Amino acid sequence: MSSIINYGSIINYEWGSILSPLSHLFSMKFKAIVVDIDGTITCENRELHLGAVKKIRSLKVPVVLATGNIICYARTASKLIGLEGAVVAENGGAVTVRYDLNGTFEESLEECEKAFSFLSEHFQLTKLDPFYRKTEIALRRDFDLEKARSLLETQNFDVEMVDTKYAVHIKSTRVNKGSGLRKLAEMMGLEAKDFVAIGDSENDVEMFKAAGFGIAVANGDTKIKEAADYVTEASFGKGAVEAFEYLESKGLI
Ligand SMILES: O=C(O)COP(=O)(O)O
Ligand SMILES: [Mg+2]
Repeated sequence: MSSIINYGSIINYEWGSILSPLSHLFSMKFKAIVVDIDGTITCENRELHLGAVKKIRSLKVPVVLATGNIICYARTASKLIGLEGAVVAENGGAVTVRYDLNGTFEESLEECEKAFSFLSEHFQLTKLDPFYRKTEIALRRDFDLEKARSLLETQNFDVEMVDTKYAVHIKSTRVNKGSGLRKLAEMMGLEAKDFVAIGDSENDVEMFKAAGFGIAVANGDTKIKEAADYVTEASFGKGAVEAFEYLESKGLI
């Protein structure tokens, strides 16, 4: 009898030691979600994906938006989705935590303007929303990006160019969606690691690195898929719905 009990306890002990690292993973819960806008909760034609919106409204954890787009775009999207106004905009340059509070803006436009003037000597460039964009420069995607990147490397600007598939951004190397998420998380009394990040392109990579878990939608570019912990089978807004359902089914939120 006692040998059976002993045997059982050995098995339990062994299972316990085998399972403990895994059970730690399975019991891990994230406190919030940060989701990219364009290419992630939109349809292929860039309309807001209503299935993704409906799913976001049903979630039990706070959802914040992170975009390369301008702050008024992000806050309006947040309002219309039914969220609280916590957003990272301009690829981390602009952050707001609530509608009734002013945003914080990085002092990073000047360096971007210098790089823009330099690149304008070589390309015909068109700025997007320059009146509203306060911390970086977004350009229409109608010039040779690789050539522009190599030209920029010959100079000493602390800027880089990211392609979101909707615009090319000239942004400070200090600023990205990861730094923006850290700032926003602090304003919310959380840490960036408490967040799951969902996104579709290279401007989301730093946000994936800062967050606790990263999910790329199937239409994502190679860089974001490489940085992801999980890649959905579906694309665009349908992929975002799949990502939220995956998190729920695994007990991660
Ligand atoms: O404004 C863009 O370039 C795209 O923004 P996104 O980060 O929401 O995909
Ligand atoms: Mg995107």
